[in-house]
Amino acid sequence: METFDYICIGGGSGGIASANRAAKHGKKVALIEGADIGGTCVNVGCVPKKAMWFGANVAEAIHKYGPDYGFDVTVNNYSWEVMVANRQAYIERIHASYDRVLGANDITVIKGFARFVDNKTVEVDGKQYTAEHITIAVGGRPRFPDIPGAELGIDSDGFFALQTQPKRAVVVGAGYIGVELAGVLHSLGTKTDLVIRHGQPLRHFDPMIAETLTEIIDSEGPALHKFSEIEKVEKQDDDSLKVTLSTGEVIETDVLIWAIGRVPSSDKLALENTGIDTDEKGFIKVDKFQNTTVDGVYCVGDVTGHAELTPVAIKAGRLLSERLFNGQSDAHLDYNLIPTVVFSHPPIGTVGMTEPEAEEAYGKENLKVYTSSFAAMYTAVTKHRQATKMKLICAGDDERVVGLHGIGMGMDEILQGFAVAMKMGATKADFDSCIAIHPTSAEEFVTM
Ligand SMILES: Cc1cc2nc3c(=O)[nH]c(=O)nc-3n(C[C@H](O)[C@H](O)[C@H](O)COP(=O)(O)OP(=O)(O)OC[C@H]3O[C@@H](n4cnc5c(N)ncnc54)[C@H](O)[C@@H]3O)c2cc1C
Ligand SMILES: NC(=O)c1ccc[n+]([C@@H]2O[C@H](COP(=O)([O-])OP(=O)(O)OC[C@H]3O[C@@H](n4cnc5c(N)ncnc54)[C@H](O)[C@@H]3O)[C@@H](O)[C@H]2O)c1
Repeated sequence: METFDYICIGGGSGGIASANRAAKHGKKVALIEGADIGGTCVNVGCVPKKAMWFGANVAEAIHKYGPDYGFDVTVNNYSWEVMVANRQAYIERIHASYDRVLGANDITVIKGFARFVDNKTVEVDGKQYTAEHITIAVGGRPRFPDIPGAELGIDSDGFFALQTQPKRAVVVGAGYIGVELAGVLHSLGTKTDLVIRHGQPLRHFDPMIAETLTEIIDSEGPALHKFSEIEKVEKQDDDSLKVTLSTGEVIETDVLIWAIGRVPSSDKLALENTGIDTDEKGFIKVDKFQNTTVDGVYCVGDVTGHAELTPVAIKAGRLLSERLFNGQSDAHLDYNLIPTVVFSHPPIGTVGMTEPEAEEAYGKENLKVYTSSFAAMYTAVTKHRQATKMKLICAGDDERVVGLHGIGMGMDEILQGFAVAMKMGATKADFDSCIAIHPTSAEEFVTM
C-alpha cells in the first residue's frame, strides 16, 4: 500500500485546485482521475460551452446585426468541424498546462477510478493507497429520464461529442444547460426546439430575468414549448427521431438533448465500506468546513450539491488545503453572494437574493427595488432591437444592496465587479456615488 499525506479523488475543478494547494505547502499528494484531467468544466462544461457561445455570437454579428452596420457579407460556408477542431485543440492546451503544473508540484497522478476499501484506504485497479487526509471531488454526470426511448437522446457530454452540426435539435430542460445549449444551436442555424415543463425557463431566477428571457426567446427563438413534457421518443427509418410531447405535439428531429439536471457521482465510490453519509439523492453530506461524517475525509464541488459552479469547487478545495496544511484553522468557503452567469442569448448575471427571496427575508416594506429597462445600444441601431433589464434590490434604512440581477448584452462581464462591491456591503448610496462609464450598459447600475 502506497502512503501519501493527501489524496484527492477526482481531477476536476475542485480536486486539482486542492491538490495543487496542498503540494505548495510541501505535502506529498496523489490525484486520482478516471477520465480526462480537468473534469467536467474543461472537457464537457464551461470551456467547450463558452467557446461555442462565442461562435454563436460571431454568427449573430454576421447574420443578424452586421447588415444594419453596413456589412454586405456573403458567407460561403459554416464549418462546425473547424470550430470543434479548434475548440478541442484549445482544450488539449489546457490539459498540457494542467500536466505541467501538477508535474512542477510533484503530484502523483493516478489514472483510474477510485473506490473506498475503508475510511482510510482507496483502491484503483487493484492497488491500494492511503493518506491521513482524503478529499472526494468526483463531481456529477447528466441525468436521463425514465420514459420510452430516452436512450435515443444524448446529454450535454453527447452534445460536445457531435462532429457535425445537426440540422434540427430538440433540447429538454429549463435550467442553465438547456437554455445555453438551445441558444447556441439556434444562433448557429440549427432549427431548435426548447421543451420545458413550466411556463418559463430559469423560473427560480428573479422573476424579471425569467420573464424577460421568455419574451426574448418567444420573439427571437428558439421555438419554446411551454408546459410540455416528453412522453416518448421513437427512431424513424431515416434515423431521425420522432418526439411526442405531453401536449400531443410531435416534433421530428436529428438530435434530442436531455438537459434535465445532473446526479452526483458518489455511487461508484463504494461508500458502503465507509461511514460517509449521503443525502437521499446521493450528495455527500458536509459541514461548513467540507468535513464529511468521517474524520480525515472531506468533500468539495458538485458532489456536495452546493452551488454547482467551477469557481465554487476551486475555492472550496483551496480553502480546505489552507485549513489542513497551512494552519488556517477557520478557513472555509462563504456560500453567500456567489455571482453566477447564464450564457444565454443575451446573457444573464445574478448575485444575491431574488425579489421573492428578499421579501421573505426582510419583509416587502423594508425593501426598495430599482429597475432599468432599455434597448442594448449594440442592437438599438439595428432592426433587431433587444431588451436589457436590470434590477437592484436594497434592504433596510441604509439600502444595502442584497440582490443584483441583469439580462442583456455584456451582463456576463459586468457582474464580477458589482459582486465585489456587494461582498464589501455596498449600499445604494455607494452605487450612486460612483461615476458612470458612458455609454455602457453597466452604467445603469449606478444611475438608477
Ligand atoms: C454543460 C455544462 C456547462 C457548464 N458551464 C459552467 C460555467 O459556464 N461556469 C461554471 O462555473 N460552471 C459551469 N458548469 C459546472 C462546472 O462544470 C462544475 O461545477 C465543476 O466542473 C465541478 O467541479 P468538481 O471538481 O466538483 O467536479 P468535476 O469537474 O465534474 O470533476 C470530477 C472529476 O472526478 C472524476 N471522477 C469521478 N469519479 C471518480 C472516481 N471514482 N475516481 C477517480 N475520478 C473520478 C471525473 O472523471 C471528473 O473528471 C457547467 C457544467 C456543465 C455540465
Ligand atoms: N453558466 C454556468 O455557470 C453553468 C452552465 C451550465 C451548468 N451549470 C451548473 O450545472 C448545474 C446543472 O445544470 P442543469 O441545467 O443540468 O441543471 P438545472 O438544475 O439548472 O436544470 C435542470 C432543469 O431540468 C428540469 N427538469 C427536471 N426533470 C425534468 C424532466 N423529467 N423533464 C423535463 N425537464 C426536467 C428542471 O425543472 C430544471 O429546469 C447547474 O445547476 C449549474 O450550477 C452552470
